[in-house]
Amino acid sequence: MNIAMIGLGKMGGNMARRLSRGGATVFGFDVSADTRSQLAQEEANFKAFASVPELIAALPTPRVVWLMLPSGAISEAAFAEMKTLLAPGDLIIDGANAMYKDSQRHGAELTAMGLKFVDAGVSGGVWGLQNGYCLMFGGEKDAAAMAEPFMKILAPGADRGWTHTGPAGSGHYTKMLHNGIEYGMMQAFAEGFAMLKAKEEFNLDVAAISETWRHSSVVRSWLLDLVADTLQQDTELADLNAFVPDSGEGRWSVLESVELGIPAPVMSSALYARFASRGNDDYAMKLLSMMRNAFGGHAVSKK
Ligand SMILES: O=C(CO)[C@H](O)[C@H](O)COP(=O)(O)O
Repeated sequence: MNIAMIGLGKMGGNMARRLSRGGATVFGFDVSADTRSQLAQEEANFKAFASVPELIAALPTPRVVWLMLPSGAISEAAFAEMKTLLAPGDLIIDGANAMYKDSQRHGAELTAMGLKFVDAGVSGGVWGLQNGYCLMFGGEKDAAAMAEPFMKILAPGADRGWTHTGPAGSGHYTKMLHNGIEYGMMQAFAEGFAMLKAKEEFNLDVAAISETWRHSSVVRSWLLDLVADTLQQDTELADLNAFVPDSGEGRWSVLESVELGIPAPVMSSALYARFASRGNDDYAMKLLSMMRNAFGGHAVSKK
């Protein structure tokens, strides 16, 4: 079983490790020569290549190529290169957190060329190597069947933690909403623990509470496990800035809710909380403060 892994970062690198430990021969490329050679030293079934054309020339046909790159321009460039290097019957799996409409487009373009395409949503983060990855993938039946043996190695078990969701685009659509749900759950934990911590009257031990909730509580979950681990180390979080980036899937979930006309107040307020964390509501809040002052003479806090 042979597979190419293009992009050996936090996700792609560990997926290459899990695939090679699971019996696949992994042909790997990353822009970082150090990353490539480290993997080649660590993994017996991993072959490193200094360029994508060299890798594709060495990969037995029909080829299976997994792209694990940032979505957007970098992934688009990789698709363009693959179109020049691959032959009919070869399969591209895109594991990026890509916009599902881009994946529908890729599916149509590649199918027209006789290539196969699978869009794979991958969850599991840095723990995936150890615990397996949760996989939701779209694509035509023959493409999905070609991808399946590799999904079974990557998943937590051959019979669980993966599903073929439907046609091209449906894997990334499913992953988008998985991450939209993730935003809401994270925001709820963050708000709840902020209020527990703020109640000076009770001087609550948030680390102990998070640990307690892990056992049989209705809100027990992996995210809560991560909260408990964090608070065990440090309840104050004084070294951190209250600044939370986002990579796209939360925004796309909210845009989709507008397109569908399905209210998604939890996902949207979780997304807006991240925007606010970057100071993006500062101007609005200053203007609001001035209006309050103008109509009621209320005090304005000045720098
Ligand atoms: O896919 C993931 C987990 O399932 C990513 O870790 C997650 O998408 C990070 O997204 P964001 O930067 O928007 O918080």
